[in-house]
Amino acid sequence: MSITVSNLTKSYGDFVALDDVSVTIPTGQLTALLGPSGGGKSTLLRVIAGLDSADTGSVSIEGVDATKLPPQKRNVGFVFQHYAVFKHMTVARNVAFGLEIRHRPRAEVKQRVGELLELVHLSQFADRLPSQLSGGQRQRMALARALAVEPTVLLLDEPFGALDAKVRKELRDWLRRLHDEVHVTTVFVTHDQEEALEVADEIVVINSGRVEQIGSPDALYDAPANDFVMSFLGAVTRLGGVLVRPHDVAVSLSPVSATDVEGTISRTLRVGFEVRLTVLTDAGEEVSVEMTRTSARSLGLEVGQTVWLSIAPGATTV
Ligand SMILES: Nc1ncnc2c1ncn2[C@@H]1O[C@H](COP(=O)(O)OP(=O)(O)OP(=O)(O)O)[C@@H](O)[C@H]1O
Repeated sequence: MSITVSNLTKSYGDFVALDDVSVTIPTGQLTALLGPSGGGKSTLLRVIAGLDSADTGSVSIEGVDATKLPPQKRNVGFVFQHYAVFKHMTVARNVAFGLEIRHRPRAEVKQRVGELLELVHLSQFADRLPSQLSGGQRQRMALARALAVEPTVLLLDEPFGALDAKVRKELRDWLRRLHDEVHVTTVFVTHDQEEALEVADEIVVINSGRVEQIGSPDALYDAPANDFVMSFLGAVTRLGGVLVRPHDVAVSLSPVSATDVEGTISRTLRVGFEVRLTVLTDAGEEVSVEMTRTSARSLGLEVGQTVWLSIAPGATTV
């Protein structure tokens, strides 16, 4: 096991940022730390990196107790959202930096930088200055720089956070492919559940300084441990007091079973291929329903209509 964090606690004054956190991060995998803002993700990453120390608990990296080691002795590479680049140095020199301060032979540095720039698809920009790159290209340069010294662990704190949606998506796909090529144990912080579900092998859900659940994207989505995890990983609504995903609510024009809940459509909204309904039940619940446009059309659903709702068989509920 690559990174083992045991019983970490960290407070800032009265505020508890990490509350007895224990996590094992497997070697060679891409792990997401996912959770709402202020939940403690960055604090955990900084403690793993050695940039911050915990009040109690321990961190071990590849079997070595790293709790008291300074960052430079942990063999970790990191990339943050607002990455500090050397503005006056070319892309190639930025990537070479870590190798040069370690006094590696010049020929080796040249070869390694060439390989890394190829890996991040920036070979043709080797001689540019960072200011002449796009935001996405700059983050790829940052990743190449972090990978240059062959870290055991790569730590990324919202590496794509400041970029626009389209570039984020491209970099996400790219990070996944890069990881499939180099297999370095990678931990990245995100508050974007789609990013975590799409990219990660394993997700650690963190909220209010505690680990809510650890598992694969499928496990978390299909078997959330609690309300928080279920709501954080996608849209939810309540039907008969049960938490369910809006696309798992079935709509009929007449009651199918005795447990069906009667209600009136109070709102319909079309978003692309999808139709979102709000149904006000006789019990006073406002239920959100999502269905394809085709299904909505075949039922002829309109505002004011009476419908019967049920939870689709096999649906995830909490
Ligand atoms: N140096 C500090 N002094 C006081 N409080 C801090 C300090 N650093 C972090 N905190 C607090 O600890 C909590 C956890 O912060 P952290 O940055 O780990 O959260 P996060 O989950 O990464 O959130 P975000 O996604 O917004 O970065 C926050 O409430 C924050 O205000």
